[in-house]
Amino acid sequence: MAHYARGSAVAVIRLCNPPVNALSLAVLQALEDGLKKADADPSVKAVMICGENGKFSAGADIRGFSSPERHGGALGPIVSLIESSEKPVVAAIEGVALGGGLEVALGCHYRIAHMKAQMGLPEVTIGLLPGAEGTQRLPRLIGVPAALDMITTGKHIPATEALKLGLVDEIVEENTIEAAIRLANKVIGQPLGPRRLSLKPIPRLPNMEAFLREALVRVKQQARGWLAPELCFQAVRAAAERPFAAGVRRERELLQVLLTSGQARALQHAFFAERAVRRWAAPSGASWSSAAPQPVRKAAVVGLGTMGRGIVTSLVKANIPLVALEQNLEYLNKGRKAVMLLLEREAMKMEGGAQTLDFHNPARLHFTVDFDLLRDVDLVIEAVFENMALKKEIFHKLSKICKPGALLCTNTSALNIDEIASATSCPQQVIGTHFFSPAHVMRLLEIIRGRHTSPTAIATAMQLAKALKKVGVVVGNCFGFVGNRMMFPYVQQAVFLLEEGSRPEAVDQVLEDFGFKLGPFRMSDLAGLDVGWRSRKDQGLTGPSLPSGTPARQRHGQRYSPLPDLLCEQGRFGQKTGKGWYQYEQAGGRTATPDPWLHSFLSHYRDTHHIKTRFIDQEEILERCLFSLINEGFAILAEGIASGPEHLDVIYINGYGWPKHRGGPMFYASTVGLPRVLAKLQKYSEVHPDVPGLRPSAFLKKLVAAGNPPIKEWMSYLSQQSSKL
Ligand SMILES: CCCCCCCCCCCCC/C=C/C(=O)SCCNC(=O)CCNC(=O)[C@H](O)C(C)(C)COP(=O)(O)OP(=O)(O)OC[C@H]1O[C@@H](n2cnc3c(N)ncnc32)[C@H](O)[C@@H]1OP(=O)(O)O
Repeated sequence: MAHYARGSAVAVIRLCNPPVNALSLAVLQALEDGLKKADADPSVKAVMICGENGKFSAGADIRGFSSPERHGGALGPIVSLIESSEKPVVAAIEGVALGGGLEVALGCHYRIAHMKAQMGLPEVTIGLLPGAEGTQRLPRLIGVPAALDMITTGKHIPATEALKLGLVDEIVEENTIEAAIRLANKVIGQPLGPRRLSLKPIPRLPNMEAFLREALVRVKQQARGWLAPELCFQAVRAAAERPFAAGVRRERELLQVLLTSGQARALQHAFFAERAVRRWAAPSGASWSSAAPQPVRKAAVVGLGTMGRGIVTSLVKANIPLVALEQNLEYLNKGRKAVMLLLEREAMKMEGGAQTLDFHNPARLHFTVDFDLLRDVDLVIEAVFENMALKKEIFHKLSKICKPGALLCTNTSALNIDEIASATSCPQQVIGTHFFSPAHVMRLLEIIRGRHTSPTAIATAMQLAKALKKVGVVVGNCFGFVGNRMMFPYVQQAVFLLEEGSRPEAVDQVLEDFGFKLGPFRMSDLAGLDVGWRSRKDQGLTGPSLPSGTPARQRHGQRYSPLPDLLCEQGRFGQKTGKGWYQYEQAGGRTATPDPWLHSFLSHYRDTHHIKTRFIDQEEILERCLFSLINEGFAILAEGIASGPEHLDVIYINGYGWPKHRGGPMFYASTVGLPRVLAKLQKYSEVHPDVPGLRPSAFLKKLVAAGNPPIKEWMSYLSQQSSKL
């Protein structure tokens, strides 16, 4: 847990709790024991604290937060104990020193780090604050602006930056432990007062008050309902304005607020959910632990439209040599120009710039119209537009040209993977990779397994997600997969609410207040209304193939709203045409303004269809949109399209702007309480019997009947999952 050893005059305390030396109750106890032992031993003149296996510590054990024996509070006194030691204590930082780990290091009198080490106070990202006196010590060491930045964003900083900030005293390229012991020996006998951060005054700023005022505005703007950044700010402000002991008291008060807010639990759920989805499993028994990925030494992207360009950029950033293919020279040149622009922008953001990315080297990125150049690639990502016939034609060609074993990925947001695979002679190598736009920015990669996709193909796609620094989530094959399938009823409810009397800006406001980055109408204007229109035409829901005599507001006996189709018929495609659910300053404009034309269009529409308008309150807007999305989530789980609620949560947080501090839709449902979700769905379904999305799913009903079990147990209530995964 924490090994104590004494060599010469320096006692060594080694934190040991694999894999990241998290500070569990046992580790803290052992650390305290080690410190006391060193203090009591007259032959010990200095102490060095390090971590086992090249990692200092990733902080307090997050799993322990939900256990009955909460131990976070024990950390602050131990940090104080380190600082008050009469013998110099040196921290040897390798790997990571995060959260409570860095707070332990801040209690030490000296810090020495390996040049590849990373440091940070990421508590904010799990809904907390550095509650072991870190909000009070860090500003005293590196000043208020730098401390505020680290504490309110939770970012990890490399050792080189830590040295510049004065967070560490020295960085080394070789053996950190030996260097720390040398330093410990050197400082024996030197006065410790100036090294105790609690005694240091806060470095002054010419106008601290104005700085803090502006910083608070920035923090609030970025947080949008997420409580922790603002409370982190308040704790740092206390450091700037109060003596150390009073600041610590304030830090504790603020921590208590966070601990009881519910957001900490949600963010910790999100943290573990993101790690849980890496452990994918298929009903065949294949899983992450048994399937090995194939190496991807060279890849190809087919199609250089918006998605293809982002995917190319992502692959280049991951340092994967690449062939980028278009159907003709005109499209190729257009695509190449756009990709180069994206890459130049990305290079500017990176240390080392264009040299690091090396995208001017044709051996690393080769643009071509020649399919034959795909012969030696290990993986192809097809990213042409959503047209089944075109995709099948390309896959037929790929299966003939590519080498045996090459992984064939299709970037699609809804199309049937099995049908695409049927055009090849190697369906086991075909897999769906649903990137989100912009593909070089968005973290989510939905990985869709077809009926014949091999475990190796899944493992390789998951490995690719990791290489691209994305979160890969394996899902089954159905229309819209997980993300878009849950989105359909949500957007449908939003449009029905307009029919019944609401306005786009009212619906958006409610969902943005909930924490979404964009409400459904602003999002639809950004994505382009024509995308859904094309898909509805393909499905025969609108357009020339619609049988004459079809009722305007009904399809297949269910309620249907033609409103989005009518806007498209008017050329209102959203931002790209300057008009959609809102109006914009120009085509391509980004500032959405409520549009009087749309309001009178809606009135006219309601009159035409004799719809009685009523006032719809915020609660109904929120519940109908969110509960219908969640309801679809339960259906997806019951069908075995996803292997757990955490998969749905990860997809929504990383691909659809769901507010992370609410833990994802399924976690949110668990906090609302499943009986309430069910009762509300039943109520709305009775009023709207022709809307299947509001009819409660059988799985939701089953869980309520079983007594509303905790989210971790939900899947055990599915007796037999169908095997779509
Ligand atoms: C809900 C409220 C309850 C109230 C309880 C009261 C408590 C009071 C709290 C007081 C607060 C005191 C102040 C201190 C707070 C903290 O220190 S909070 C922790 C801060 N640290 C972090 O947030 C770091 C989180 N970890 C990471 O960012 C990464 O894991 C990593 C360290 C950078 C390593 O990344 P990578 O190499 O990609 O590996 P991973 O797969 O992410 O991790 C490997 C496994 O380790 C598990 N893990 C990581 N960190 C922790 C941790 N701090 N505690 C427990 N477990 C951790 C991770 O989950 C992985 O395991 P699996 O999930 O099994 O795969």
